[in-house]
Amino acid sequence: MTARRIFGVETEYGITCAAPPPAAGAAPHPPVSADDAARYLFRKVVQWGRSSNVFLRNGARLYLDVGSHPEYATAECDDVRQLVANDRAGEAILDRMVEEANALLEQEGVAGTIHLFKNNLDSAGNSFGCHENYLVRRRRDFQAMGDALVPFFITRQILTGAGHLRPRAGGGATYAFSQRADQMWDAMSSATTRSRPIINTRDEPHGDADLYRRMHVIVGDSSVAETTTMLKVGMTDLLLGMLEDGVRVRDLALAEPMRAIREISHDTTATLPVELTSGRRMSALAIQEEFLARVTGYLDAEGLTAELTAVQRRVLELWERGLRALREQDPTLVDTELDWAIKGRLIERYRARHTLALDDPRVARLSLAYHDISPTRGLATSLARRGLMARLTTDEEVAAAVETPPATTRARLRGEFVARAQERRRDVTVDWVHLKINDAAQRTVVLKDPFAPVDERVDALMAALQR
Ligand SMILES: Nc1ncnc2c1ncn2[C@@H]1O[C@H](COP(=O)(O)OP(=O)(O)OP(=O)(O)O)[C@@H](O)[C@H]1O
Ligand SMILES: [Mg+2]
Repeated sequence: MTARRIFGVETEYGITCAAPPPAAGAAPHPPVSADDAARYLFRKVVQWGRSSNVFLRNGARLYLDVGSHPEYATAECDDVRQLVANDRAGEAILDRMVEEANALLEQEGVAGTIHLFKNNLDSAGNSFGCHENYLVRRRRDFQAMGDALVPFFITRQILTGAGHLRPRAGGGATYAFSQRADQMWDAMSSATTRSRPIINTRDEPHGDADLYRRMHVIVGDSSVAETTTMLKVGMTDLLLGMLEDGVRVRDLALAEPMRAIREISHDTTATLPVELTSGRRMSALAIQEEFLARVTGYLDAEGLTAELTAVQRRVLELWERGLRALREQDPTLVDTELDWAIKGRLIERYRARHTLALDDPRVARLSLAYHDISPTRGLATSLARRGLMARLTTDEEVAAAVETPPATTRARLRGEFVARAQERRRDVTVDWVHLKINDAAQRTVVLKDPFAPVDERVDALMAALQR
């Protein structure tokens, strides 16, 4: 069997508060800033959690960082489908908060509707992220894995980019693969937000540091379609499995990664060549075809193909079909599964119906509505209902992930601890590795193994909460 792995996805959301048009002859409504909107959004959380940085009973972390972008970090998952359900649970939780905040605005007589967007750029051009976390085993040389990972992450956007309406210098607009590509600076770095590394090597494993590393990937676009999240995480997981097994991919390193990431995003044919350190020139499409061939070749050679899970098979099939769609220039092959193609189709249909240029503000509004998480104001729910956006999970799975933590990882212990503390109204402090009761005894349990869903020490801690 391919090795078990821990995954988590952190998503920062864009927030706006749109004012309705003023009544005839009346002055415009005073604007509500993104900061104020975020404060409305978190008012209830701060009331019960006494902080805008909390862990929830489903094991996830919800917080408001500087820059007023609400962030939801899923609990540790050990399966891609479970991860997608937990990521969608984050949207559901935030959507409920949006509805409550909008009700508050109305009660207080403030004109405006809060919207949250699962995208990566706000109207001022500020970028915010969607970070993927992968547990990797420490026994291998991590920097050597970077030779493979950097070209992989830079070219992956031709499949998993969210689609970006990009203003062109001098007027007009073009469609690009990724919202995030233009914002990335260094290929691999331990610096944080000032320069935007593709893989953040800050060594913070949230687990036993002798055994594990947490690979923190900050280059991806946020994904709306569940199948795009599935592919993004699933293909990375399969590649990591091969690299952890010691297989090296040295011959695909890019000569100028940061230039390549932009050029690849802007070329929606995916066929323009970029330069490799070997002097060879290859297109993003050819590089991805090579990665897919190496991964499937490895799985076959190791006899692992027959043991792949249903989702892993679906990942490999979509990876292949996504590349074929580009090779044949036929986006209809993936236009219910990959964000750039789903959104591209939506935009093209709308433009044709109303004869609009790509830089028309109505097209920009449609494009933004694709990312609005509201099931009523956003487009994803109705696209899915009409069969225009595929699903991986069911509504029941997502609803369950709102209430309960993943049952197979450390998250279960955290979620149950948080739930019990809330029921008993006890003061506790929690993070990814610690569970602590804030009383005279200050009992704390350190959870170093993210794979372990049961722990006797936590049973004792839970019993202490009952008293
Ligand atoms: N050992 C682990 N391996 C992989 N992922 C993990 C591990 N432990 C926790 N995670 C996941 O990592 C993510 C951490 O989210 P969090 O937002 O706290 O990230 P951070 O990088 O530590 O902090 P910040 O966003 O404040 O910089 C979560 O999605 C969580 O499920
Ligand atoms: Mg985070």
